[in-house]
Amino acid sequence: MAGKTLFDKIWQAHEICQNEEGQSLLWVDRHLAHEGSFHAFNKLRERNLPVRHPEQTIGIADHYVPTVSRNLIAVQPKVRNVIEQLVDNCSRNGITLIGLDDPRQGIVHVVGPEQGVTQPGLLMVCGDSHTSTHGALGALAFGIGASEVAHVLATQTLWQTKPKTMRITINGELAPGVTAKDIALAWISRLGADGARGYAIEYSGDVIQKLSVEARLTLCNLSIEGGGRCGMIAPDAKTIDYIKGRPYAPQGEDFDKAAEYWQTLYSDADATFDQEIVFDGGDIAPTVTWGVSPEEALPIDASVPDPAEAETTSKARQIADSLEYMGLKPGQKLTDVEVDRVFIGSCTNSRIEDLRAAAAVLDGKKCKVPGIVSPGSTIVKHQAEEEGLDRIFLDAGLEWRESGCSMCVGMNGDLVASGERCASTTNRNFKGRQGPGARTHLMSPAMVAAAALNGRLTDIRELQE
Ligand SMILES: CC(C)[C@H](C(=O)O)[C@@H](O)C(=O)O
Ligand code: SF4
Repeated sequence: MAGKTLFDKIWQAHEICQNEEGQSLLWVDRHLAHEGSFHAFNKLRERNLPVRHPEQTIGIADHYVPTVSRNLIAVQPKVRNVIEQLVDNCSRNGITLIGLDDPRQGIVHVVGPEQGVTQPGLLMVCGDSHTSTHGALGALAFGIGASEVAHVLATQTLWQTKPKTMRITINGELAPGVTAKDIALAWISRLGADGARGYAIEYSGDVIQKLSVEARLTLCNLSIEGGGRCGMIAPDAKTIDYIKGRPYAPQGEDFDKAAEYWQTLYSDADATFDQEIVFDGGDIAPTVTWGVSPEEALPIDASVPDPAEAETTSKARQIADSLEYMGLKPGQKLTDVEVDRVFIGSCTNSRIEDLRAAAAVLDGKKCKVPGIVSPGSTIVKHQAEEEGLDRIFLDAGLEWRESGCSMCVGMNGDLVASGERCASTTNRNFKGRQGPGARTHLMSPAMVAAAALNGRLTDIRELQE
């Protein structure tokens, strides 16, 4: 019998049956719900259906929460209403809520791993595309749409077509200044934003093994930006250590038993993937986006592309369109691009290691441009404060905010002004993502900090020499 991939092992363990079209009915271990879940709860209410397993859902307020203070009185009624609907839907249905004032509050994809909700071998869903993040701990985790969320709430199961599998192997070693964010932007720019469309991705190789758990979360978070259905990394000793002792983790003997099972979750040596991609980690440079899709990314020492040099006319048109929106000139050096502000936050890069990396660059220095730092969770915020990182950010001239999605998507009103350019640790640089007319450049936390200091996109390696 042929070997199984990590993905196959978890899929098979959750498959209840198949229908005639070949779709599988899957058991959902854990469901995370943010404010956007109101559509699904409304659907249930319309049909008078109860939540089948309320203990397997956790509500977390993140997308709309204010970050200046926790005072809901001060926020727009529309925003307040969406948060209150989450509170109401959770309390009516007996669902645990990690609300605005909860000490565990934070971005759903930061809180899951932090609380030990995310574990190897689990099937996890959330009505949010970046649910791929949780695969970093060896879970099968993917985003679902509103009607699927309603199906999960009503049945704790989900119909899915089995995706094809892709392994992205990164061998060798990363050069100084290169992070998980750069790995992600590099593979997405090489394969394209559609490059992994519909595939379940597994990341492997020496570079991945050496990444910290937090860096793995960053990498898996961005899987969706390359089209991946999910991104996974086989659990190892680092994963098991990370989970041990967290509130939702199994305790005592149960933990040992779980850890024994977790160690069986890897792709067998003779397992085959529908696609294999191999990169050398040493070929990856600190990377920034110049356009309006995460695939429009280049090494920081490169220049803005010239539509005249594009391979096809449609590509030329696409580049010209991106440059126009971004207010950039063909051939302009990326390091000459001036920024108006910075944002450090989002489920991609707002964990403690991210904040430490940014603070290390800013320590004792002053930023040329303003910006916001929004920690990924309230726990990360407190830890950062204990380490004095908040002082470093404040002394450098940045704002130290509460935790939430904040300027990643601006649903709470944290917006980049039209025409302004923002160096951002987030995951999407789509037109208008951080506000109508806003221009976003994606990069790692250290690179954002460097851009803040110089008021322009900056090669982090210059500062590290
Ligand atoms: C609002 C939410 C559904 C959305 C998502 O699905 O990812 C958001 O988190 C995003 O990052 O664009
Ligand atoms: S931080 Fe950004 S990407 Fe992450 S869940 Fe919130 S809006 Fe989506």
